[in-house]
Amino acid sequence: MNKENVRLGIAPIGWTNDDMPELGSENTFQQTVSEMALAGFTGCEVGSKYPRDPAVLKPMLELRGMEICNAWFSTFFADGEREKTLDEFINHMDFLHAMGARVIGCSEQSGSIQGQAVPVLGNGKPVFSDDQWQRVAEGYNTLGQIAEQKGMQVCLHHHMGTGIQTPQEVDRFMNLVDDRVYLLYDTGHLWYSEGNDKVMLDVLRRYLPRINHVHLKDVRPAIIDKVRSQQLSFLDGVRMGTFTVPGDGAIDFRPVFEILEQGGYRGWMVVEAEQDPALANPLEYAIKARRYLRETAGI
Ligand SMILES: O=C1C[C@@H](O)[C@H](O)[C@@H](O)C1=O
Ligand SMILES: [Co+2]
Repeated sequence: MNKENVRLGIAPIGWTNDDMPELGSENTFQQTVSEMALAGFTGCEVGSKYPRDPAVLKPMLELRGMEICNAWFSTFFADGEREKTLDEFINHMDFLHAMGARVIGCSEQSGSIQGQAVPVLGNGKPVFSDDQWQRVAEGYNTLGQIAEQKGMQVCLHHHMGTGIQTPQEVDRFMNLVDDRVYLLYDTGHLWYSEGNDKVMLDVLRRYLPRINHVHLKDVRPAIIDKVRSQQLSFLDGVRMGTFTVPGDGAIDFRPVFEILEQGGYRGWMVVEAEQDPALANPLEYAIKARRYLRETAGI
């Protein structure tokens, strides 16, 4: 891939998992960002241990040659929490803007089971009604407009256990929203949902011009099989090792990089591989991911 077009980041969730803060509770903010830089990354997303004051956070990142490229934001439009979501979004956007980020990755969390003790591969995930889809689309179109006024872009993170998980749900969402709303493409979540590289690549091809942020997550299918057969939750699976860094699991990332390159993708690619840091040392796995990107994507 062309190094001029792509920046490489990594998510702090490999050091401390904010969905299960006991995983990696021993890893401090400074250790986390130092190790990210040591592994060769120049950007990261935001974790709960990060100072939230840009005047404090910025210099600490600059010392390490790092910057913020995005931070997760939960929306609740289908549930009807429009005003609260918009208010919180503006604070979040202002923080990211002050940090120099230009992308705001959002996830529609109405009814989400991603943090609940519910089988993630069962029937418990939300399925939106027509009215809920309309509320989600209207909400995201509004977020897109607000972000645009600030010179920023909103994207939707499709996610296991949410109302926008499958390729069909991604299609429905993308067809309902206007072109100020983008897609955050996460390899691991699509593979997990569909169980193969093909569908994951089809979604990438279909929405390439509308993808403005990429999460690189690899998967361990043997663990996903256990999650299915033992009816485990999303977080049970994460603890057991559903995800790992690119190059360490089953996904062949070469076509992902080729499609992004041929489509002229410009933006961040963020290694995001939450697993138990006691089993997968975060620095070791960050270095492994960085090496794989150099060898496979030439970046
Ligand atoms: O982007 C993400 C943020 C996490 O909190 C989430 O659970 C993870 O799986 C993900 O893709
Ligand atoms: Co992700």
